[in-house]
Amino acid sequence: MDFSTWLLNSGGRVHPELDLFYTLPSGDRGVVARSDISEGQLLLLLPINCAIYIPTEEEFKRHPDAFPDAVQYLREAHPGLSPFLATTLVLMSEMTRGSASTWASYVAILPPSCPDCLINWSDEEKQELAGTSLEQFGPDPASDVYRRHVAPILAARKDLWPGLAAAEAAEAADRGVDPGLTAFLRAAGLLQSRAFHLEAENWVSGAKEISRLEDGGTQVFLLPGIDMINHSHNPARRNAHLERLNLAQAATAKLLDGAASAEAPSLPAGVEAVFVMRADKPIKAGEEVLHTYGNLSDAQLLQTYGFLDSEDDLWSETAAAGVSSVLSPSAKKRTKAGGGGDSSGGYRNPYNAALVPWITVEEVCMGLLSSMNQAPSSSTRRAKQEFLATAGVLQAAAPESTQFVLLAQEPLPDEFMTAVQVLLMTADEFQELQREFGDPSKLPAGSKRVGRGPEAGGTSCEAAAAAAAVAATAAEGASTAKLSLGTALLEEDQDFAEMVCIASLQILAACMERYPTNVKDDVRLLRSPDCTGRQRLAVRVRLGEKDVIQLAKKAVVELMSSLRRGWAGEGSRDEEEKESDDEAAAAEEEREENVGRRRASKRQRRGLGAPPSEEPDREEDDENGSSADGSDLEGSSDSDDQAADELLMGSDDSDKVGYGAEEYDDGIGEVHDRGKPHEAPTDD
Ligand SMILES: C[S@@+](CC[C@H](N)C(=O)[O-])C[C@H]1O[C@@H](n2cnc3c(N)ncnc32)[C@H](O)[C@@H]1O
Repeated sequence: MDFSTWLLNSGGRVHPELDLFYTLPSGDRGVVARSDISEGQLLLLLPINCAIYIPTEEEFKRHPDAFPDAVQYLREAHPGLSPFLATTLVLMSEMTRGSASTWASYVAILPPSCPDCLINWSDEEKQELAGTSLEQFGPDPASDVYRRHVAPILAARKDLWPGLAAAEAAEAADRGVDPGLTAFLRAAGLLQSRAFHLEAENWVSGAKEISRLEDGGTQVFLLPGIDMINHSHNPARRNAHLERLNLAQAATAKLLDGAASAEAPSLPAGVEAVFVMRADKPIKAGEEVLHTYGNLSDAQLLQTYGFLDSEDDLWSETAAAGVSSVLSPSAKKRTKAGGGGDSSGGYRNPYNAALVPWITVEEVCMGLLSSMNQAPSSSTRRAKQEFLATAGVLQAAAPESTQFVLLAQEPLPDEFMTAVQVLLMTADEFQELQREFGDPSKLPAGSKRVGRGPEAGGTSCEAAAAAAAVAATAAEGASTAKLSLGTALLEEDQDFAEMVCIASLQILAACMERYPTNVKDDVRLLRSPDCTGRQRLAVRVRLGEKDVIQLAKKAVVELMSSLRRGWAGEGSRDEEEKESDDEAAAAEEEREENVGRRRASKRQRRGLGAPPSEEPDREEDDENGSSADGSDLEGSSDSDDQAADELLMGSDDSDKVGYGAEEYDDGIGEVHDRGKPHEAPTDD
């Protein structure tokens, strides 16, 4: 039975003017309209019984016979499996049942694999990803997962994966290939690149496993037909969205009208929900139906789906949509001149991210303190790490494995700046901070705690405490609270601010060094016609990460400049106040003296000696971008940075490139757990 007939017979519906398997000029398949389709029209309707997924416990209890045997077995015998792995095994089961499978018509239209998914990259190809967040350590994670988790399950119930035994007998012996592994890699790649609402299960790159079946973790759905629709990063090109509706909702939306006709048989008994893809806007004849897989970085797109957004699209379409952020100044010039679709780069994915390991942050800060003869004791180091973990800045389970996530849209995250500040605090200041905050994990989620402000004559830590907000973690109702020091401490203490900025730049420089190529090399490669295929994908990923690091460097320099402007402004404001109000002037003088005394004593505690002479030095610093101790606070003066600027940097109006997340529309979701410290890899 062909796919469309199977879908119809199972209660599904496809718009009659849609070609689900159109061959695009790229050679890939996509869904294309044969004639005009108006806004709001139903494109595809898929009853949930057509989906391949692991039901929740309640769903399973209500309809135990509605699911394949593999589902029942995995739920009962392997509740510790993650939803991703369990669903992969169910897909494998259907793939190995041949024509006996309910999904045989679906299996027949699946591609042989996800061609550029990392699973299919050779070790040599993966070398190109060295230094990136996709770098893989140790044994190949996919075959490792197979060996440890999958092979024993397949061996225990050969009847649930019937084709494998035959394949083993037929070909394995002489070729030395394990058909189970081959089938697993294919199923995992397909699930990864086609499933919906699949949150990060980075076993491919060795990161965390997020949930287990028994915990009722995130459900993973393979939605036949709906999974033929390709992704577009460009909101202007997207024209469809997906919803999951219960039957009452679907009936209210008149989506089930005619479902009992001869062409569209009624839904099978027991079906409680449908997945519905509708047109968001009018779709013209010949136009491709597109939606979004989520707001994903280049690394996430490559890891999960094996592709990156088309460079041509980013050049011509964003320009057409008036979005300039992804175009470099040079690209903009070319676009204005009618250049457009040159594929030499010049893009920025606004969701790109770069990882900064806690270990690097700590090492650099300790190095800086040591160079000032201020190296803290090992007990203070330990205490700071523990404190940051309790305060939600480092991950609780394995603080030392934390990776801070810098985003193109937020290159200096709070957690990172808070960690640097805590590490560079003197022991006294740290103790004061601890006292002020007590045990942050005990604070109720969502609360904000504000301490005494600097105007109350507090010390620098009190100033920090005044500004420190204890922000709830993203998840509503989460019980952990997060410490965020903000910039209050930096605003009050110039020397400390300079230390923090210098350390931050050194950390970012260390992160740049982990890539075997520099920005110039990458730019040169991208401009070369020989850089194609997987190498090009890898170069784009690493250049995208470096771009984020450059943005972070610029943000540090901007922070320092704005702090300096603040300090300079403070002085002139004080002058005016003095003129207009003698009493205020006296008070101000006293405050200045206090601040001066505190700064002097802090300088001594920091081992910095006498303060630098005021204005002349500062002006000089501003001009040449160097800090008082000679460190480079511009952070972007080298030629690599210039090359990156040329190719990568545009004005940062990237908020105009939003992807509008939709429910059931976010593909693999948060691979980087953005905005939060990266969880440690787990081993089972
Ligand atoms: C859910 S499937 C979409 C259907 C797929 N094109 C097919 O022929 O079966 C996702 C895969 O389609 C391809 N794809 C989707 N959107 C793409 C895009 N914007 N550019 C390039 N490839 C894309 C990638 O290979 C991705 O792994």
